[in-house]
Amino acid sequence: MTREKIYLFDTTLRDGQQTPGIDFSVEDKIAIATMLDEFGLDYVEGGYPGANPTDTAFFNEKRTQSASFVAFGMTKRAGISASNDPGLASLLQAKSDAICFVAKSWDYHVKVALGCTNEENLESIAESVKAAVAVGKEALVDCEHFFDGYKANPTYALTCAKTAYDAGARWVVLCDTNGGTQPPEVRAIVEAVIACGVPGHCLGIHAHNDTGQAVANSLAAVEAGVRQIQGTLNGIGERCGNANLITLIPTLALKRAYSERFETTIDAERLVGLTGLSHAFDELLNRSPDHQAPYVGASAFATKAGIHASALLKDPRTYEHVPPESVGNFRKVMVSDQGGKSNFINALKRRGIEVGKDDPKLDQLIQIVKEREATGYAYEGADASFELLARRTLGTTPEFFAIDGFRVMVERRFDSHGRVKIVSEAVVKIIIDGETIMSVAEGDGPVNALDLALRKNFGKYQHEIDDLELADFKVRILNGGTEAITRVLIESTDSDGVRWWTVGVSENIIDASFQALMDSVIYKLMKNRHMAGKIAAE
Ligand SMILES: CC(=O)SCCNC(=O)CCNC(=O)[C@H](O)C(C)(C)COP(=O)(O)OP(=O)(O)OC[C@H]1O[C@@H](n2cnc3c(N)ncnc32)[C@H](O)[C@@H]1OP(=O)(O)O
Ligand SMILES: CC(=O)C(=O)O
Repeated sequence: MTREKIYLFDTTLRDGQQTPGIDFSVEDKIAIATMLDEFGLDYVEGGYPGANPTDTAFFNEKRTQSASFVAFGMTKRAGISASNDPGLASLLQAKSDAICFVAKSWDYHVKVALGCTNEENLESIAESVKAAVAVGKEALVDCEHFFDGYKANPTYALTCAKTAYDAGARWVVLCDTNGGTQPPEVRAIVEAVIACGVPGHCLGIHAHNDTGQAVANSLAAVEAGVRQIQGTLNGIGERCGNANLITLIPTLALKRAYSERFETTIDAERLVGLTGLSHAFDELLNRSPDHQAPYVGASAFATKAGIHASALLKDPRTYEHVPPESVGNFRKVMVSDQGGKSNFINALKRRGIEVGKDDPKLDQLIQIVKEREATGYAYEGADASFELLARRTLGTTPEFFAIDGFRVMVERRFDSHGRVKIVSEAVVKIIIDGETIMSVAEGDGPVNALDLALRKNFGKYQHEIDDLELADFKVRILNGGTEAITRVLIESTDSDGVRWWTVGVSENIIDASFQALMDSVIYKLMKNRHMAGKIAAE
């Protein structure tokens, strides 16, 4: 039986940006768009060009290779033509493949929020869609408040959807903007839209999670006929968030109720990257992953109940609804250290490191990773440190240099005008081929000074690290109080455009930063020698 495709539309960079406390920089957006694109989503909505300098800059270039890159914005304003609307002009000029227009579909909103007539709103929808199509872009229309609008005035809500479709929109997306609609209502209203002449293969669902039903509403809409789901990574989004793609994707792939009828771009092989994607995104947000997140949480396949553990060891299916490896997660059975071998073997294989399942060094590596993670390391978000640790444990990593020590000093001084100046100075001593090299540097802060000193004079390796740049630096305090442990994650890049993450953990933030900096330099030297950083083709 042929399966119908469900298109996956990510709005992390647009609706996710509306999450209280989340504010992406252009660099964050580029990193997230790349993650989504590589993972294999159909659409990546990048934001609202013209609304703010970050989004405008982000749309100066197309940011995806295979996913359709989508600009978001409102329909043209009433009372002016499409060609005279500056907001619409920004959307048409953005380097995107598609435009997703937000359109009013509740007559009450047309009256109160827009202050125009119902007919003017319909004209805005049609003219905006036609303008997008005329410049060769795919048009999508997010019908804002569609379900509430339908309940208040079904004829007008349906007319809005039909107007968008008739004007040439590839997708008409039904939005539960206030997030209060329940699954049976979604089902019935989607059926009504299809009956009015917008086919299911042109319909999408955009659900908010205000009653905890965003995933259920998205699935109800699919059952009723829609073929595009909009959602976000880890369910971020305005108020209580959006439909969580990290939950929806494995549900569509692994649950027979859906997998027998539908398919998405995320096949079994890509699905293994789900947990890594979810956790890498949390790292980027500098927040702890939700342990109880479905499929990807650290507790999603963990048990400490003796009865469960005993049955799991006989057959994991006794207490698991899907195999954890299928989503890149680990089984955690507290009485066994066997869990997760396959994940390690896969992760290592992807980096060109072959290791047998019975190799004692593999057990040793798993043990080290588990022990280190218990003390605060997080390797999901620090791919380069994981690879270095694996190579050190399983094989040989060249001893490029040794560290003799470092010292960092922060001083509050007054300049000649009596102004306060905070000066950070670092001294680093490294040993290369038996010779000690001492470097001193001043920086904007202690970590900057340490980084500058470390990379100031690397002897015979200096020319190899000249193009190494620190792209990002994140600090997390792992437990409160004076005994706090600090985790530092550093993102590095070089002139090849490759990016890698390293991690350091210590009671002292400077020491944690130093560990992460060291790993970054060693990884770069290994990468230069084609001894690290080679990801096998998927
Ligand atoms: C449901 C959703 O999530 S929709 C997405 C919401 N996201 C955002 O709003 C984030 C980005 N937005 C912004 O930065 C700003 O609102 C901007 C730049 C787009 C517009 O800023 P401003 O021009 O200053 O307008 P402001 O934000 O005060 O109000 C929105 C205006 O858009 C109009 N509008 C709202 N929706 C639509 C629509 N679908 N079609 C046409 N006009 C619309 C409103 O009537 C209002 O017009 P008014 O200024 O004449 O009263
Ligand atoms: C468009 C959108 O984000 C909403 O209606 O919720």
